Amino acid sequence: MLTTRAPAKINLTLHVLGRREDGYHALESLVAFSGAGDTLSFTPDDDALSLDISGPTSSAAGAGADNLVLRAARRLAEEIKGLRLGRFRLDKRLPVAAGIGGGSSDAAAALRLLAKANHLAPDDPRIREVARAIGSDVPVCLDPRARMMRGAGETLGEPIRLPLLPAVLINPGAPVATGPVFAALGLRPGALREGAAHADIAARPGADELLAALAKGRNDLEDAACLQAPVIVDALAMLRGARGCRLARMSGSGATCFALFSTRREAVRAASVIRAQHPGWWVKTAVLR
Ligand SMILES: C[C@](O)(CO)[C@H](O)COP(=O)(O)OP(=O)(O)OC[C@H]1O[C@@H](n2ccc(N)nc2=O)[C@H](O)[C@@H]1O
Ligand SMILES: Nc1ncnc2c1ncn2[C@@H]1O[C@H](COP(=O)(O)OP(=O)(O)OP(=O)(O)O)[C@@H](O)[C@H]1O
Repeated sequence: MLTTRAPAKINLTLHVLGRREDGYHALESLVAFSGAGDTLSFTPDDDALSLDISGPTSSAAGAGADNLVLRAARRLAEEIKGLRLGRFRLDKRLPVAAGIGGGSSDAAAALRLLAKANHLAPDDPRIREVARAIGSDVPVCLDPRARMMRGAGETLGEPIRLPLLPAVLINPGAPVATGPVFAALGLRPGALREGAAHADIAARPGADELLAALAKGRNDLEDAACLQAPVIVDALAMLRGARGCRLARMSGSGATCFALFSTRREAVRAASVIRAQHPGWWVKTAVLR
Protein backbone atom coordinates (compact mmCIF):
# COMPACT_ATOMS: atom_id res chain seq x y z
CA MET A 1 0.00 0.00 0.00
CA LEU A 2 1.23 3.51 -0.89
CA THR A 3 0.21 6.57 1.15
CA THR A 4 0.57 10.32 0.62
CA ARG A 5 -0.69 13.51 2.22
CA ALA A 6 -2.95 15.94 0.38
CA PRO A 7 -2.16 19.24 2.12
CA ALA A 8 -4.35 22.35 2.10
CA LYS A 9 -3.36 25.01 -0.45
CA ILE A 10 -3.26 28.61 0.75
CA ASN A 11 -3.24 31.57 -1.64
CA LEU A 12 -1.06 34.06 0.27
CA THR A 13 -1.88 36.54 -2.51
CA LEU A 14 -4.40 36.22 -5.34
CA HIS A 15 -4.36 38.93 -7.99
CA VAL A 16 -6.88 38.75 -10.83
CA LEU A 17 -5.24 40.43 -13.83
CA GLY A 18 -8.17 40.07 -16.22
CA ARG A 19 -10.36 37.57 -18.01
CA ARG A 20 -9.02 35.52 -20.90
CA GLU A 21 -10.87 34.86 -24.13
CA ASP A 22 -11.45 31.26 -22.97
CA GLY A 23 -13.51 32.63 -20.05
CA TYR A 24 -10.96 31.75 -17.36
CA HIS A 25 -9.41 34.53 -15.27
CA ALA A 26 -5.68 35.30 -15.54
CA LEU A 27 -4.17 35.14 -12.06
CA GLU A 28 -0.98 35.85 -10.18
CA SER A 29 -0.82 34.06 -6.84
CA LEU A 30 1.78 33.14 -4.26
CA VAL A 31 0.64 29.69 -3.20
CA ALA A 32 1.79 27.88 -0.05
CA PHE A 33 0.83 24.62 1.66
CA SER A 34 0.02 23.70 5.24
CA GLY A 35 0.50 20.62 7.38
CA ALA A 36 -3.30 20.27 7.68
CA GLY A 37 -4.62 17.98 5.00
CA ASP A 38 -6.28 14.77 3.85
CA THR A 39 -4.51 11.42 3.59
CA LEU A 40 -4.80 9.20 0.51
CA SER A 41 -3.72 5.56 0.27
CA PHE A 42 -3.59 3.29 -2.75
CA THR A 43 -3.43 -0.49 -3.12
CA PRO A 44 -2.78 -1.60 -6.71
CA ASP A 45 -5.37 -4.08 -7.97
CA ASP A 46 -5.65 -5.20 -11.58
CA ASP A 47 -9.41 -5.77 -11.36
CA ALA A 48 -10.68 -2.57 -9.81
CA LEU A 49 -10.77 1.19 -9.53
CA SER A 50 -12.53 2.11 -6.31
CA LEU A 51 -12.62 4.73 -3.57
CA ASP A 52 -13.38 4.18 0.08
CA ILE A 53 -13.80 7.46 1.94
CA SER A 54 -13.99 8.24 5.65
CA GLY A 55 -13.26 11.22 7.90
CA PRO A 56 -15.15 14.23 9.25
CA THR A 57 -15.83 15.92 5.85
CA SER A 58 -16.33 12.77 3.77
CA SER A 59 -20.07 13.23 3.17
CA ALA A 60 -19.61 16.77 1.78
CA ALA A 61 -16.89 15.53 -0.60
CA GLY A 62 -18.95 12.56 -1.82
CA ALA A 63 -17.78 9.01 -2.51
CA GLY A 64 -19.23 8.63 -5.99
CA ALA A 65 -17.75 8.67 -9.48
CA ASP A 66 -17.59 12.49 -9.34
CA ASN A 67 -15.00 12.46 -6.58
CA LEU A 68 -11.89 14.17 -7.90
CA VAL A 69 -9.72 11.18 -6.90
CA LEU A 70 -11.68 8.90 -9.24
CA ARG A 71 -11.99 11.55 -11.97
CA ALA A 72 -8.22 12.03 -12.01
CA ALA A 73 -7.56 8.26 -12.04
CA ARG A 74 -10.05 7.59 -14.86
CA ARG A 75 -8.64 10.44 -16.92
CA LEU A 76 -5.05 9.18 -16.51
CA ALA A 77 -6.18 5.65 -17.48
CA GLU A 78 -7.67 7.09 -20.69
CA GLU A 79 -4.37 8.81 -21.40
CA ILE A 80 -2.12 5.83 -20.59
CA LYS A 81 -3.31 2.47 -21.92
CA GLY A 82 -2.62 -0.41 -19.54
CA LEU A 83 -2.23 1.88 -16.49
CA ARG A 84 -2.31 -0.21 -13.34
CA LEU A 85 -5.30 0.97 -11.23
CA GLY A 86 -6.45 -0.13 -7.80
CA ARG A 87 -8.23 0.77 -4.58
CA PHE A 88 -7.98 4.26 -3.07
CA ARG A 89 -8.72 5.06 0.54
CA LEU A 90 -9.27 8.74 1.44
CA ASP A 91 -9.27 10.11 4.97
CA LYS A 92 -11.14 13.37 4.28
CA ARG A 93 -10.51 16.09 6.88
CA LEU A 94 -10.32 19.40 5.01
CA PRO A 95 -13.47 21.50 4.70
CA VAL A 96 -15.10 21.19 1.26
CA ALA A 97 -15.68 24.13 -1.12
CA ALA A 98 -13.46 26.14 1.17
CA GLY A 99 -10.82 27.91 -0.96
CA ILE A 100 -8.03 25.62 0.17
CA GLY A 101 -8.11 23.27 -2.81
CA GLY A 102 -8.98 20.14 -0.86
CA GLY A 103 -10.42 18.29 -3.84
CA SER A 104 -7.58 19.50 -6.07
CA SER A 105 -5.00 18.30 -3.57
CA ASP A 106 -6.74 14.90 -3.38
CA ALA A 107 -6.71 14.65 -7.19
CA ALA A 108 -3.02 15.58 -7.30
CA ALA A 109 -2.29 13.03 -4.56
CA ALA A 110 -4.07 10.34 -6.64
CA LEU A 111 -1.92 11.22 -9.66
CA ARG A 112 1.25 11.05 -7.53
CA LEU A 113 0.29 7.59 -6.22
CA LEU A 114 -0.59 6.28 -9.68
CA ALA A 115 2.71 7.62 -11.01
CA LYS A 116 4.60 5.80 -8.29
CA ALA A 117 2.69 2.53 -8.68
CA ASN A 118 3.26 2.62 -12.45
CA HIS A 119 6.92 3.73 -12.30
CA LEU A 120 6.19 6.99 -14.12
CA ALA A 121 8.31 10.09 -13.54
CA PRO A 122 6.40 12.55 -11.29
CA ASP A 123 6.81 15.23 -13.97
CA ASP A 124 5.58 13.00 -16.82
CA PRO A 125 3.83 15.41 -19.24
CA ARG A 126 0.74 13.17 -19.35
CA ILE A 127 0.32 13.60 -15.60
CA ARG A 128 0.65 17.38 -15.91
CA GLU A 129 -1.89 17.39 -18.74
CA VAL A 130 -4.42 15.37 -16.74
CA ALA A 131 -3.86 17.65 -13.71
CA ARG A 132 -4.71 20.70 -15.85
CA ALA A 133 -7.80 19.03 -17.26
CA ILE A 134 -9.15 18.17 -13.80
CA GLY A 135 -8.96 21.68 -12.30
CA SER A 136 -7.01 24.94 -12.13
CA ASP A 137 -5.52 24.18 -8.72
CA VAL A 138 -4.45 20.59 -9.46
CA PRO A 139 -1.09 21.37 -11.20
CA VAL A 140 0.25 23.39 -8.24
CA CYS A 141 -0.82 20.60 -5.86
CA LEU A 142 1.21 17.95 -7.77
CA ASP A 143 4.42 19.05 -5.99
CA PRO A 144 3.04 20.90 -2.99
CA ARG A 145 5.69 23.49 -2.20
CA ALA A 146 5.33 27.28 -2.09
CA ARG A 147 5.68 28.93 -5.50
CA MET A 148 4.16 31.54 -7.79
CA MET A 149 1.20 30.39 -9.88
CA ARG A 150 0.14 32.27 -13.00
CA GLY A 151 -2.31 31.98 -15.89
CA ALA A 152 -5.32 29.95 -14.80
CA GLY A 153 -2.98 27.79 -12.69
CA GLU A 154 -0.98 26.15 -15.48
CA THR A 155 2.18 28.31 -15.22
CA LEU A 156 4.23 27.50 -12.15
CA GLY A 157 7.37 29.13 -10.76
CA GLU A 158 10.29 27.43 -9.03
CA PRO A 159 9.75 26.35 -5.39
CA ILE A 160 10.23 29.17 -2.86
CA ARG A 161 11.84 28.39 0.49
CA LEU A 162 9.55 30.18 2.94
CA PRO A 163 10.83 31.45 6.29
CA LEU A 164 9.16 30.01 9.40
CA LEU A 165 5.60 31.36 9.07
CA PRO A 166 3.37 30.36 11.99
CA ALA A 167 -0.22 30.59 10.73
CA VAL A 168 -3.80 30.07 11.80
CA LEU A 169 -6.36 28.83 9.28
CA ILE A 170 -10.07 29.25 10.00
CA ASN A 171 -13.15 28.22 8.08
CA PRO A 172 -16.47 29.57 9.35
CA GLY A 173 -18.46 26.69 7.85
CA ALA A 174 -20.09 28.37 4.84
CA PRO A 175 -19.34 26.48 1.59
CA VAL A 176 -18.46 28.85 -1.28
CA ALA A 177 -18.53 27.67 -4.94
CA THR A 178 -15.60 29.05 -6.97
CA GLY A 179 -17.35 29.79 -10.31
CA PRO A 180 -19.92 32.29 -8.96
CA VAL A 181 -17.21 34.24 -7.06
CA PHE A 182 -15.18 34.75 -10.26
CA ALA A 183 -18.41 35.57 -12.14
CA ALA A 184 -19.28 38.27 -9.58
CA LEU A 185 -16.21 40.25 -10.69
CA GLY A 186 -18.27 41.00 -13.80
CA LEU A 187 -15.34 40.86 -16.26
CA ARG A 188 -16.17 40.07 -19.88
CA PRO A 189 -13.75 37.83 -21.84
CA GLY A 190 -10.75 39.89 -22.95
CA ALA A 191 -11.16 42.48 -20.16
CA LEU A 192 -8.18 43.63 -18.09
CA ARG A 193 -8.36 44.73 -14.47
CA GLU A 194 -6.73 47.60 -12.58
CA GLY A 195 -4.42 46.90 -9.65
CA ALA A 196 -0.83 47.26 -8.50
CA ALA A 197 1.67 44.75 -9.89
CA HIS A 198 2.55 41.74 -7.76
CA ALA A 199 5.70 42.27 -5.69
CA ASP A 200 8.67 40.07 -6.64
CA ILE A 201 9.24 37.23 -4.19
CA ALA A 202 12.84 36.10 -3.63
CA ALA A 203 13.74 32.41 -3.82
CA ARG A 204 14.51 32.39 -0.05
CA PRO A 205 12.86 35.46 1.46
CA GLY A 206 13.35 36.46 5.10
CA ALA A 207 10.22 36.76 7.26
CA ASP A 208 10.09 40.58 7.32
CA GLU A 209 10.84 40.79 3.61
CA LEU A 210 8.09 38.31 2.78
CA LEU A 211 5.53 39.96 5.05
CA ALA A 212 6.29 43.34 3.46
CA ALA A 213 5.73 41.85 -0.01
CA LEU A 214 2.51 40.12 1.11
CA ALA A 215 1.22 43.34 2.69
CA LYS A 216 1.45 45.01 -0.74
CA GLY A 217 -0.60 42.16 -2.22
CA ARG A 218 -4.27 41.29 -1.94
CA ASN A 219 -6.92 38.68 -2.64
CA ASP A 220 -9.06 40.15 -5.41
CA LEU A 221 -11.84 37.61 -4.72
CA GLU A 222 -12.30 38.69 -1.10
CA ASP A 223 -15.06 41.28 -1.64
CA ALA A 224 -17.09 39.05 -3.98
CA ALA A 225 -16.80 36.10 -1.58
CA CYS A 226 -17.80 38.27 1.41
CA LEU A 227 -21.00 39.27 -0.42
CA GLN A 228 -21.86 35.59 -0.96
CA ALA A 229 -20.87 34.50 2.55
CA PRO A 230 -20.87 37.53 4.92
CA VAL A 231 -19.53 35.38 7.76
CA ILE A 232 -16.12 35.76 6.06
CA VAL A 233 -16.13 39.39 7.28
CA ASP A 234 -16.45 38.08 10.87
CA ALA A 235 -13.70 35.51 10.31
CA LEU A 236 -11.30 38.18 9.02
CA ALA A 237 -12.17 40.51 11.91
CA MET A 238 -11.45 37.73 14.44
CA LEU A 239 -8.04 37.09 12.88
CA ARG A 240 -7.12 40.76 12.55
CA GLY A 241 -8.03 41.32 16.20
CA ALA A 242 -5.85 38.44 17.43
CA ARG A 243 -2.79 39.45 19.44
CA GLY A 244 0.36 39.27 17.31
CA CYS A 245 -1.46 38.99 13.95
CA ARG A 246 0.79 40.46 11.25
CA LEU A 247 -1.44 39.80 8.24
CA ALA A 248 -4.87 38.24 7.70
CA ARG A 249 -6.47 37.47 4.35
CA MET A 250 -8.87 35.08 2.62
CA SER A 251 -7.51 32.10 0.63
CA GLY A 252 -8.73 31.27 -2.89
CA SER A 253 -12.43 31.89 -3.42
CA GLY A 254 -13.11 31.49 0.32
CA ALA A 255 -14.36 31.04 2.87
CA THR A 256 -11.15 29.89 4.61
CA CYS A 257 -9.03 32.77 5.93
CA PHE A 258 -5.49 32.70 7.27
CA ALA A 259 -3.45 34.87 9.62
CA LEU A 260 0.34 35.00 9.97
CA PHE A 261 2.14 35.51 13.29
CA SER A 262 5.74 36.09 14.34
CA THR A 263 5.75 33.22 16.81
CA ARG A 264 4.09 29.83 17.06
CA ARG A 265 3.02 30.71 20.59
CA GLU A 266 0.96 33.67 19.32
CA ALA A 267 -0.62 31.48 16.64
CA VAL A 268 -1.56 28.77 19.15
CA ARG A 269 -3.05 31.37 21.48
CA ALA A 270 -5.08 33.00 18.69
CA ALA A 271 -6.40 29.59 17.60
CA SER A 272 -7.55 28.72 21.10
CA VAL A 273 -9.31 32.08 21.56
CA ILE A 274 -11.15 31.68 18.24
CA ARG A 275 -12.07 28.05 19.00
CA ALA A 276 -13.56 29.08 22.33
CA GLN A 277 -15.69 31.81 20.70
CA HIS A 278 -16.70 29.75 17.65
CA PRO A 279 -16.75 26.05 18.60
CA GLY A 280 -18.36 25.17 15.23
CA TRP A 281 -15.60 26.70 13.09
CA TRP A 282 -12.68 24.71 11.65
CA VAL A 283 -9.58 26.20 13.28
CA LYS A 284 -6.02 24.94 12.67
CA THR A 285 -2.55 26.15 13.48
CA ALA A 286 -0.07 25.50 10.70
CA VAL A 287 3.44 26.20 9.53
CA LEU A 288 3.30 27.20 5.88
CA ARG A 289 5.77 25.80 3.38
C1 LIG B 1 -9.45 30.47 -6.89
C2 LIG B 1 -8.38 29.39 -7.00
O1 LIG B 1 -8.60 28.39 -6.00
C3 LIG B 1 -7.01 30.03 -6.72
O2 LIG B 1 -6.00 29.10 -6.45
C4 LIG B 1 -8.39 28.71 -8.36
O3 LIG B 1 -8.19 29.66 -9.38
C5 LIG B 1 -9.68 27.92 -8.62
O4 LIG B 1 -9.30 26.62 -8.82
P1 LIG B 1 -10.36 25.42 -8.97
O5 LIG B 1 -11.30 25.41 -7.82
O6 LIG B 1 -9.52 24.19 -9.25
O7 LIG B 1 -11.17 25.90 -10.22
P2 LIG B 1 -11.77 25.09 -11.45
O8 LIG B 1 -12.50 23.87 -10.94
O9 LIG B 1 -10.75 24.93 -12.51
O10 LIG B 1 -12.83 26.18 -11.95
C6 LIG B 1 -14.08 26.40 -11.34
C7 LIG B 1 -14.70 27.61 -12.02
O11 LIG B 1 -14.03 28.80 -11.58
C8 LIG B 1 -13.87 29.71 -12.64
N1 LIG B 1 -12.43 30.00 -12.81
C9 LIG B 1 -11.48 29.21 -12.25
C10 LIG B 1 -10.14 29.53 -12.38
C11 LIG B 1 -9.79 30.68 -13.10
N2 LIG B 1 -8.51 31.05 -13.24
N3 LIG B 1 -10.75 31.45 -13.66
C12 LIG B 1 -12.06 31.13 -13.52
O12 LIG B 1 -12.91 31.86 -14.02
C13 LIG B 1 -14.51 29.08 -13.87
O13 LIG B 1 -15.82 29.56 -13.94
C14 LIG B 1 -14.54 27.60 -13.54
O14 LIG B 1 -15.60 26.95 -14.15
N1 LIG C 1 -12.04 14.63 -2.93
C1 LIG C 1 -12.82 15.71 -2.87
N2 LIG C 1 -12.68 16.58 -1.85
C2 LIG C 1 -13.44 17.71 -1.80
N3 LIG C 1 -14.37 18.03 -2.70
C3 LIG C 1 -14.57 17.20 -3.74
C4 LIG C 1 -13.80 16.02 -3.87
N4 LIG C 1 -14.18 15.42 -4.98
C5 LIG C 1 -15.14 16.17 -5.54
N5 LIG C 1 -15.39 17.24 -4.80
C6 LIG C 1 -16.35 18.35 -5.12
O1 LIG C 1 -15.56 19.47 -5.57
C7 LIG C 1 -16.12 20.71 -5.15
C8 LIG C 1 -15.00 21.68 -4.72
O2 LIG C 1 -14.42 21.21 -3.56
P1 LIG C 1 -13.00 21.71 -2.99
O3 LIG C 1 -13.03 21.38 -1.52
O4 LIG C 1 -11.89 21.22 -3.78
O5 LIG C 1 -13.17 23.29 -3.20
P2 LIG C 1 -12.23 24.51 -2.88
O6 LIG C 1 -11.55 24.29 -1.56
O7 LIG C 1 -13.07 25.76 -3.00
O8 LIG C 1 -11.20 24.48 -4.03
P3 LIG C 1 -10.36 25.67 -4.68
O9 LIG C 1 -9.61 26.33 -3.58
O10 LIG C 1 -9.47 24.87 -5.61
O11 LIG C 1 -11.35 26.57 -5.37
C9 LIG C 1 -17.13 20.38 -4.08
O12 LIG C 1 -18.39 20.77 -4.56
C10 LIG C 1 -17.11 18.85 -3.91
O13 LIG C 1 -18.37 18.26 -3.87
